[in-house]
Amino acid sequence: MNAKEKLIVAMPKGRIFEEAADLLRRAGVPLPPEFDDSRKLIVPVPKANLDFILAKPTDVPTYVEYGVADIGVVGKDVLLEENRDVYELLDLQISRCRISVAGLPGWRPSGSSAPRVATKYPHVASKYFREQGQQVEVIKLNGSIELAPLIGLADRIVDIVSTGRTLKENGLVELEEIMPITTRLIANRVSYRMKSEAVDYIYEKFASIVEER
Ligand SMILES: Nc1ncnc2c1ncn2[C@@H]1O[C@H](COP(=O)(O)OP(=O)(O)OP(=O)(O)O)[C@@H](O)[C@H]1O
Ligand SMILES: O=P(O)(O)OC[C@H]1O[C@H](OP(=O)(O)OP(=O)(O)O)[C@H](O)[C@@H]1O
Repeated sequence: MNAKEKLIVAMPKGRIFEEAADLLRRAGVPLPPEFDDSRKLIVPVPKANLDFILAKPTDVPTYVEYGVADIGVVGKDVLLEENRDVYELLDLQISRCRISVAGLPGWRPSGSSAPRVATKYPHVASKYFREQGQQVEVIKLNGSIELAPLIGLADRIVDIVSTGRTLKENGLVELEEIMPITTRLIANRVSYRMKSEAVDYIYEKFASIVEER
């Protein structure tokens, strides 16, 4: 894979990384073998005219909006929550999961006060319950969301469900799916116009691999 202009690509560390690196390799990007285990945060791949920056997943849309990365790879959950001004180019169809409402089985609203909802996704949760016409109090947590109903912090949670194992092992049940989630390719609005040849090139490479799957 090569293109005239150099592109900076923001890649999320963590869960999405391995599947995204696999897609890139199959798209012909000669990623160095140490790419997967390295602690380096900037990895140039001169043969492909690409520089990779390895970021916290929730920061990827920020780097792309500000143009320090031309394109990025990020979960739809993060895009919805962060609401950054970026172009969503392609559904890469990897790291499939869903955002759902969950809680203890048999829980019923008391009627007196707004139910409390714990989540890493306060914007997604607020929008969902607003659209449902339900008044709730949203409490932002940063992890181990399933703890909240077990220790009485919240009545329900809004969180990612993949295999369902975390819910099951904590005696919780999935109540409603809010939306399915996959990983997306995003682009900075200016790069999309000013580096259109390079962005198109990468888009086409990714699209052909995604279609093959
Ligand atoms: N079981 C899952 N749990 C969480 N995220 C998942 C799951 N399956 C796929 N994903 C995708 O992976 C992304 C999260 O990756 P990861 O868990 O590495 O990030 P993170 O939650 O920000 O990590 P951390 O906060 O531990 O640094 C999500 O944005 C989502 O799109
Ligand atoms: O349905 P499952 O396959 O069990 O996956 C879902 C779990 O994975 C994620 O947590 P993560 O491991 O990222 O830990 P966290 O609690 O720190 O967010 C997510 O927040 C759920 O807790």
